[in-house]
Formats: sequence, C-alpha cells, structure tokens
Amino acid sequence: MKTKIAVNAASGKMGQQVISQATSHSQVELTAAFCRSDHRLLGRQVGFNNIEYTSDIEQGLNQSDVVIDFSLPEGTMELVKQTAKTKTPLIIGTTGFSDEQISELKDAAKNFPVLLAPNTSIGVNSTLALLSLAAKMLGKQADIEIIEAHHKHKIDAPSGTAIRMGQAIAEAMGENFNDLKTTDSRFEKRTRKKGEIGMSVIRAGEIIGEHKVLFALDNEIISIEHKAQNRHCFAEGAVEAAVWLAQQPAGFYTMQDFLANR
Ligand SMILES: NC(=O)C1=CN([C@@H]2O[C@H](COP(=O)(O)OP(=O)(O)OC[C@H]3O[C@@H](n4cnc5c(N)ncnc54)[C@H](OP(=O)(O)O)[C@@H]3O)[C@@H](O)[C@H]2O)C=CC1
Ligand SMILES: O=C(O)C1=N[C@H](C(=O)O)C[C@H](O)C1
Repeated sequence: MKTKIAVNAASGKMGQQVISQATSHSQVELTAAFCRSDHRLLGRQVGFNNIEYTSDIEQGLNQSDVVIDFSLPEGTMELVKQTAKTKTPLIIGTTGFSDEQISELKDAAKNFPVLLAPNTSIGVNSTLALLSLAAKMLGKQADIEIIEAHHKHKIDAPSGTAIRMGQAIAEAMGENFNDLKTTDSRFEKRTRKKGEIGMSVIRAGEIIGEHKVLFALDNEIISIEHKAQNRHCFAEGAVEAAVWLAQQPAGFYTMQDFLANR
C-alpha cells in the first residue's frame, strides 16, 4: 500500500522539492500540501496532482500517514500542535531550533513518532560515521574546524548540519560539543585554544549546502567534505525516511535510526 504523505511549508524551496520527489515515487501518494492562509498558492492545484494547496492542516493530516516539514522553527512548533492532536508521524528537516524547542519536540514524541534531521541526505549521514572514526583516531591531537557554506537566504548559523557534525565528533571523543565549540573566536585577538572545535560560516549566492571538516595536525591535514549538488538529495532522504517513520511507534528518532533499521 502507498504511504500517504502531507507536505508542510509547501511553498518553500524544500517544500517544492519534496512535492516533486513524493509525486514521482511509486510507493508514495501526495495527500496534502500546506501553505499559510494568506499565501498566493492557496487553492491552486499542486502541479498536475489532484489536490490543492490548503491551510486546513487538521483535515490534511487526517488524510495522511505522515507529514514532512521544512519550514522555520515557528512553523514547525505550530505544526506540532496539530500533529499532537492527530498523532501523525512527523519528519522535521527544519533547522535553527533553540534547546527549549528541541525539548518540546522530544516531549511531543512521547505520543507520536517524530524524526528530527538537520540534514536528510544519505551522503551527509554517511559522512557523520566518517567523522566519528576520524575523531576517535585524531581528535585529541588535531585542531578541528567545521566550515560550512550556504546561500544568502539562509537565516540560521551555524547550519544544523554543522552542529550535528560537531556533536558527532565530540561524542566520539567522549566530550560534550557545547564545551568545545567556538563560533565567534576569529574576531578576538588570541591564538587557538587546545581542543576547541572551531565553526566557520559562509553565506553567499545560491550555494546549496557545503560542509568541510578539517583535522589539522602539525605536518598534515585530513579533510572530510560533503557538497550537495542540488536539493534533490535532501528531498529523497526525507521521503524515504517518511515511508519508514509511518510504520514506527511513538518516539524520538534521527536519520541514524532510519538508516540502521530500514
Ligand atoms: N534537513 C535538511 O536536509 C535540510 C534542511 N533545510 C532547512 O529547511 C528549512 C526550510 O528551508 P528552505 O525550503 O530552503 O526555506 P524557504 O525559505 O524556501 O521556505 C521556508 C518555508 O517555510 C514557510 N514558513 C516560514 N515560517 C512559517 C511559519 N511560521 N508558519 C508556517 N510556514 C512558515 C514559508 O512559507 P511562506 O512561503 O509563506 O513564507 C516557506 O514555505 C530551513 O530551516 C533549512 O535550514 C533545508 C534544506 C535541507
Ligand atoms: O538552509 C539550507 O539550505 C540547508 N540547511 C540545512 C542545515 O542547516 O544544515 C541542511 C542543508 O545543508 C541545506
């Protein structure tokens, strides 16, 4: 049977990409596409599909097995109020949440399945495993710098992926990322602190999403890099994860749970 998928923030760059992926997937049916109540798309047909953009989230969720959200933190937190009522499994690709918002999402996940993924591409999630290995082997001697580049429209910084990479590195070293990260030190007059994980951010043009991690030793540098060539990789991973999440019990999941158990 096909998995019925609803798309939140359907007007966005990722919303549109997920719609395109869902409608071309043989095991998926697009059942709802949500946009804000004042949006120019409201009531318009979604591509050549037999549905219209709607702001009636509750009705759309009732017709769907799972919902995919790439919006802004406020949009996600609004959506969660609705999924808490309908118990609809929720894939969250949105980034930029505060610690309090993440706690709220974890609380909500006690009653229905929630998968939070700052990056839904299979490539980035494989890169996390490479970073853990490098961190275990080199983390204590190397200077570690995470460099990310994105388009000029992006609001949050550092990216959700860069933070996730830092967490994976710190965890592999038996450390807490919050104790090691430095995001603004390059504007201070000081030398590098031993053990810090530096975060560098570029916002320019239409860069889709690039992440590079340097493990710099005194005489050599190891560099692990991922470059998204287009947004298809994010949409593809999100839709595959949604098909999986629709079958899971209530709980808080990551892409690692999906990839390890699919
Ligand atoms: N996990 C991953 O792999 C990826 C994550 N992302 C993340 O996904 C998010 C969206 O990215 P992108 O599609 O590029 O951004 P866009 O700016 O293109 O789209 C944002 C969408 O969110 C909607 N929105 C914003 N605020 C609200 C709100 N309060 N209530 C309801 N809807 C809202 C917008 O609606 P409107 O048109 O009405 O303004 C729009 O549809 C970002 O957080 C980004 O970091 C992006 C790519 C990959
Ligand atoms: O805003 C984006 O575009 C992206 N955001 C995600 C993030 O913050 O990590 C993932 C991807 O790199 C694109």
